[in-house]
Amino acid sequence: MAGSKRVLQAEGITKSYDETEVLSAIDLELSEGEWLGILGESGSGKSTLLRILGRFTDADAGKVLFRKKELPPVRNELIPGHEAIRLIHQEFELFPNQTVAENISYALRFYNPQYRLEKVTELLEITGLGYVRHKKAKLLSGGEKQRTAIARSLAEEPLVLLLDEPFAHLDNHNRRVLADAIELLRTQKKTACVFVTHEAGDALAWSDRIAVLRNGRIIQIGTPEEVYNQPANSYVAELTGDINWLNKTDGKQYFIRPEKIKRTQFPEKSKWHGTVETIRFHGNHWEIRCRNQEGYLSFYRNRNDMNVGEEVFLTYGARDLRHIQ
Ligand SMILES: Nc1ncnc2c1ncn2[C@@H]1O[C@H](COP(=O)(O)OP(=O)(O)OP(=O)(O)O)[C@@H](O)[C@H]1O
Repeated sequence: MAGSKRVLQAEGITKSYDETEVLSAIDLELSEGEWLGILGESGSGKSTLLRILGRFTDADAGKVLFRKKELPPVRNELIPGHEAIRLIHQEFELFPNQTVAENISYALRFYNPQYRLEKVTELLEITGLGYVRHKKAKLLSGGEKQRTAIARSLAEEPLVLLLDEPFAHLDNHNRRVLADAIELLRTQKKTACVFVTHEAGDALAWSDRIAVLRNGRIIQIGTPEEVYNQPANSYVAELTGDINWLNKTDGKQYFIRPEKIKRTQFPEKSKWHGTVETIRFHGNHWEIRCRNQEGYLSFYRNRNDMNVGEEVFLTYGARDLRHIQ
């Protein structure tokens, strides 16, 4: 976010476990109110990076700065973590024998009882947890635990929230409930956030910027549109969405997203033609996969008006055909 104040910064973060480097010279910046998504496959180092940013783990090299001030090593502190930075782990760390309401209320322990009660009621409403308010945390489902942990963080109103796979464990309904709570954090509370995910859709939908992590290295940072439309390499292109590779004679690697391909009735206007091989329903669109002697091409239709074996003529805008540098 150009012009806004930097709240968190990582410089040259490097970390090894058992002599295997899991993070290599990571540089990151987070501005006030910004949402930075770390997108990477399982084992790419996402959780380790989050723990280092939240000061639960020391890096082997590099530093973390909060509002331009370098944070001391974790091992020098009695209680790990920074009071303005909240990490929500995949394991959630709730008090197992306390109820949902008590877990949330704990975050407000320094406020007066009336305010605590009102705030807890509001947060239970926001996160859709009213029906389990008196249930002990140890008896909750994974998704309920997740939302309780998020409600507790909302109560704390941290400056920086670190979320580890916030949408994991959630069904569609609860994803939406959580999405509303997150929207509130983003728009009203202006909380800055680093969240990690292996789901490209979540990274694209919730990030102001995305950092793509692969084998402990950031291989691209950019807005969701940049990362999706101008991926740095074929790995990022395939990680962020469905893709067709096209052979051209100039030796460059070209790709096109399926949603950019249109069917045409006019063979003379087509740029590719072949026969329909499979038709798959995805709820909000059909995916049509076609084949010719050069290879495959997939495109989407919003109605099911094609048949397997049918000959199709396809076209696309010249600027939708991208090449990887
Ligand atoms: N405490 C540890 N001791 C030894 N190795 C570890 C430790 N924590 C993580 N690792 C290893 O470091 C690598 C990165 O792990 P990390 O949990 O950061 O990845 P991730 O991208 O968050 O994965 P996932 O999406 O599966 O949670 C993995 O190979 C993991 O096995």
